[in-house]
Amino acid sequence: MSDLLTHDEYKALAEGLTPASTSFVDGSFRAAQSGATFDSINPATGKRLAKVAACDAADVDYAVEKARMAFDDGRWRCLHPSARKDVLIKLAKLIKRNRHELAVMESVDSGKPIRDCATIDLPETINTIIWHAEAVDKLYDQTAPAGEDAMGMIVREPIGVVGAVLPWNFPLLMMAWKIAPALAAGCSVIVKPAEQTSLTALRIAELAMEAGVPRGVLNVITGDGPKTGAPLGLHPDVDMVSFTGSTETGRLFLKYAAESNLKKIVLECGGKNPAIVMDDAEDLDLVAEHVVNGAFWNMGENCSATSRLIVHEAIKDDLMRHILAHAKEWHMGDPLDPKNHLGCMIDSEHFGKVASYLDTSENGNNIVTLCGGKAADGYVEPTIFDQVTSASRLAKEEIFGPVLGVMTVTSIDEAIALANDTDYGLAASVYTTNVKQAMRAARAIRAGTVTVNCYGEGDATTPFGGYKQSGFGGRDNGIHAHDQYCEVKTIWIDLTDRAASDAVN
Ligand SMILES: NC(=O)C1=CN([C@@H]2O[C@H](COP(=O)(O)OP(=O)(O)OC[C@H]3O[C@@H](n4cnc5c(N)ncnc54)[C@H](O)[C@@H]3O)[C@@H](O)[C@H]2O)C=CC1
Ligand code: BAL
Repeated sequence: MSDLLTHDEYKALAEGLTPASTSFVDGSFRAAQSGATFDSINPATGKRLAKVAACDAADVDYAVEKARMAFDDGRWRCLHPSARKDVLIKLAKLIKRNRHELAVMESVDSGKPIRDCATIDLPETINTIIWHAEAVDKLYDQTAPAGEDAMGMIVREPIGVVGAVLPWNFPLLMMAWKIAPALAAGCSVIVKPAEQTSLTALRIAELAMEAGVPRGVLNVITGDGPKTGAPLGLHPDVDMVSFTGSTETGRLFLKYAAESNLKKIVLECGGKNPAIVMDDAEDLDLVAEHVVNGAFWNMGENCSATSRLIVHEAIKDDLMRHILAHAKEWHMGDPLDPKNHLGCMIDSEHFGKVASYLDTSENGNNIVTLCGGKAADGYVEPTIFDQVTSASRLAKEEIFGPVLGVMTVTSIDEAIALANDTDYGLAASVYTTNVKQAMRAARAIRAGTVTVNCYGEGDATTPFGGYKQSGFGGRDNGIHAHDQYCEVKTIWIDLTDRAASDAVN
């Protein structure tokens, strides 16, 4: 049964929103110490949703102090894992109970279509929290191979105070990807949402308190990158930062760690993801549907968006006919109207960046626009360019908009070489009915996720992250994510029977 409400119901919910707008630290909402604020804008209407606290280094210091206190006194990390599980399951239930409000808040804050917020972002956020909660009381540590006279234990311990620096494209879901494993492991967390999308993070922190997460364990500090994100990255008492965003900013976090306390850094950065369709692929209509979804879902504001179609020349015309038919089904407009598949770009700066890729004079001489190609008032038409060459910026740069570039090949080796001809390595898909060819491609493509005859990122059970400049230091999701919020400790115990060995001597 669909969980969608009507357009009018969503509009009424949006009118009634009263979002929190200050940081949330140690269980309380707090204005920035400087009193500074910035506007949170609904990108679809240009209207201000809230004046949000612009936190700076003083606010970061306060949040870290409180998070450290909560970690050190053990109010969360020393609970039995099943007790942490119960609280996190309660949080998931509260999110579910408040899902319509959260979906609307997410949509108006980001321009994302409500149909995705309600049917993908919210359910996936809830699933992620439940999955990590359910996992945590089923994990065993290890003992090392040892003789009778010693025991070696290899135990996981929560890493400590974690900074979670979030992007604006999936504000709720990326928050869940970070906080669910970190909280399940027993860490204290300071979330720094993207400045464009602070509102749902603050609501989740409030619901977490209601669920029983002790104060100081989940904190949210709002503000921009340089004033709020940088002091968090540079703070000597933060043990780890888990970041999702641009490769450029990810690089800065490695620098912050080197300049401060060598905190652990996990980065999930950009992508330039290929879909390879070979001449033996079956059901080209279904393949076309996947390619269109992969390219245009979330307006292409997705690190794993399909942005390069690498197609065998023998089936290209047929596939493109199906692709163009599916592309027509993607309606663009008011994000709160559940009929619409595409909302608007996150802000005017990003709109300008994406629109610049539609300028065909910039993209090489032979480029052909197969559909779309126009941008106005914050909205970018779903666009497909043919005859893209590997030297073109369309083939090289992460666009983060609904723009797909098509390249033609005559063999799987050529396709694999093109797929790997990028600084990124996040996701890829391969469509072929030849198992050997599929497996060879899946192994040869240097990407964190390769899907065969399907597309997507997987779910809470499987690790997600990138090779090359798409990632660093770890993975979101799956039990790998839990492990990365833990230190591994070795404990040796001497079991020698001294009395017996003295007697022998
Ligand atoms: N991998 C992904 O999922 C994402 C990739 N991007 C890519 O990045 C491009 C630019 O988008 P932005 O919003 O500017 O991404 P960004 O990487 O600058 O922002 C992500 C987070 O980092 C923080 N941040 C920014 N500058 C910082 C600094 N100097 N120190 C510490 N923290 C800082 C931001 O406040 C935000 O919370 C997009 O066009 C897209 O290509 C953007 C968002 C998500
Ligand atoms: N697709 C989820 C990860 C991201 O785009 O940020």
